[in-house]
Amino acid sequence: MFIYREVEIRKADETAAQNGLSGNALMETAGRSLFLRIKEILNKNSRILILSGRGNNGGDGIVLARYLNQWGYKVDLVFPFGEPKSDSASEHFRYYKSVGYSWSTSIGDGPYDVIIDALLGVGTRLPLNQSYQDLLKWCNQQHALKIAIDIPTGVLADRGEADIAFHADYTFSLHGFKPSTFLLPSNTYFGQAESIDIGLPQDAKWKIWSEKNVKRTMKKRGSNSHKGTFGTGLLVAGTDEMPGSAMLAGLGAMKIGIGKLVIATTPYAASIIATRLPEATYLHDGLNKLAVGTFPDGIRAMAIGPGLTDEKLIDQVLENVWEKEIPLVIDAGALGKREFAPRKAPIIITPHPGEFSRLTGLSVKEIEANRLEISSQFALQKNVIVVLKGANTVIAFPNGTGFINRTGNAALAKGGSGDTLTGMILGLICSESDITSAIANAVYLHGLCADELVKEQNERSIVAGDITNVLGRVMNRLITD
Ligand SMILES: NC(=O)C1=CN([C@@H]2O[C@H](COP(=O)(O)OP(=O)(O)OC[C@H]3O[C@@H](n4cnc5c(N)ncnc54)[C@H](OP(=O)(O)O)[C@@H]3O)[C@@H](O)[C@H]2O)[C@@H](O)CC1
Ligand SMILES: Nc1ncnc2c1ncn2[C@@H]1O[C@H](COP(=O)(O)OP(=O)(O)O)[C@@H](O)[C@H]1O
Ligand SMILES: [K+]
Repeated sequence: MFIYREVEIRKADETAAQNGLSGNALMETAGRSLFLRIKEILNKNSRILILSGRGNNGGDGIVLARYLNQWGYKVDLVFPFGEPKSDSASEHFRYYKSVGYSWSTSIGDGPYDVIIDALLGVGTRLPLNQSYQDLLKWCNQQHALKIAIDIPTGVLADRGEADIAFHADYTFSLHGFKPSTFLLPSNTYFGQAESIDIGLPQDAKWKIWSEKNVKRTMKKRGSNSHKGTFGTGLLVAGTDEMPGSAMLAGLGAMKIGIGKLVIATTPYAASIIATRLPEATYLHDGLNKLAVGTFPDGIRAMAIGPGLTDEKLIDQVLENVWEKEIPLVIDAGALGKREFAPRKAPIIITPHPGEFSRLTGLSVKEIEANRLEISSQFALQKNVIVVLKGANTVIAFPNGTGFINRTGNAALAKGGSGDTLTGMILGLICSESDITSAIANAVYLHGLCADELVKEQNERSIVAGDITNVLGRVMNRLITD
């Protein structure tokens, strides 16, 4: 499942045209594919209103209207802002009329059971003028099933800003998702978002990390494997005041399959954690020791930050480990503003939007409206892997590619769930060979555990410690060969 920005969609259209697939043919395919999907949720007796704009989004509405007419549905095709003006839409409109189907420039007497928004698509520019806003307000007041083509009118394709917008129950996006499907506040207008294949080759820098990807990249362990096979991780976390952060991260790392785990923490925190996590070993006064240059042998990957507050010591530790050729996960207390000097091994940062706001100097609102692009730019500029947390967590790589994760729910909106994720990422980058899929799988599984938990208990009652309780069950379903 791919995600396309406006320029990439225009490029796909251009490439299609160069390969003999005209805009007209593409619109035919789009309209037909939409019809085949939409008829699954329509009732034959429903009164359907299709609102078509003057561009190609409106053209998709025209082709859809033709198929619905042909199959005997009761459909009103309306052009509230005038007849089509794009070439392909105009051509399809001429053909539509030549078949003898009806159309209008004003909405008939309702009530309609279904309203299909084919007003504006990726060509949208905001703000909308008053007549668009009035029409969308009217649509949103109707007790009808609301379906948007490509994107709901009133949102942009690439960014999260929204005007008064069509409040869709379903949005069927052509060729692939548009970024605004995953951004705020636009995200709230899409309803159930689905991608509709229109027969073009898929080629985008961004995609959704799916169950299929997890199954392909996570395999059963070899029968001859031993603890050394899955590596030793160093977790620098936890203080006397926040021992739980180290415990939760430690559970994340161990329950996802790390070979061995060393937790650098305070003696008091260690004494508490050891009762629940006797499998780990401990570096007492770990932060102080690492700051003066002590470093345990045989470490394959390191994570630092959960429950830490002493910025001076953290900076010293980071300076000491910067030259070590092991992947480094930087989270929470270790996520102060820093320069990220070039480093041979990967750096993974795991900010929530508040932390990312401090790192970038941008407001949380700006970040949420453009979380793909901003994390991608940051990854590129600083040569780090960004895991920008929150609903629709973004994983951005320095080469400009990235994933969106769709698992997880509001049960995770609780202290400690980020610590668990940091541990899970440490666990997988230590025990799996491909760091790209290791990070994406950790994020996917973290969210999936929350999705599993809400099947049994209310999201309010779920705590971070519950996540790793179901991790084994969830992985059993996904890792089959
Ligand atoms: N490969 C694919 O995925 C395929 C995609 N396809 C479809 O094409 C769609 C993109 O079509 P598109 O480029 O014609 O743009 P679209 O969104 O219809 O709008 C442009 C029109 O809207 C107008 N307009 C803009 N903002 C406005 C405002 N605020 N207020 C008022 N007017 C405003 C603008 O007017 P202008 O500013 O130019 O005067 C222009 O006339 C895409 O979303 C998908 O549905 C398929 O057909 C086949 C393959
Ligand atoms: N509404 C939500 N939907 C999906 N995931 C969520 C939601 N809220 C929080 N999460 C996830 O929970 C975790 C919270 O991390 P963070 O904010 O760092 O919390 P903590 O304070 O526990 O460290 C992240 O992985 C985030 O993606
Ligand atoms: K639309």
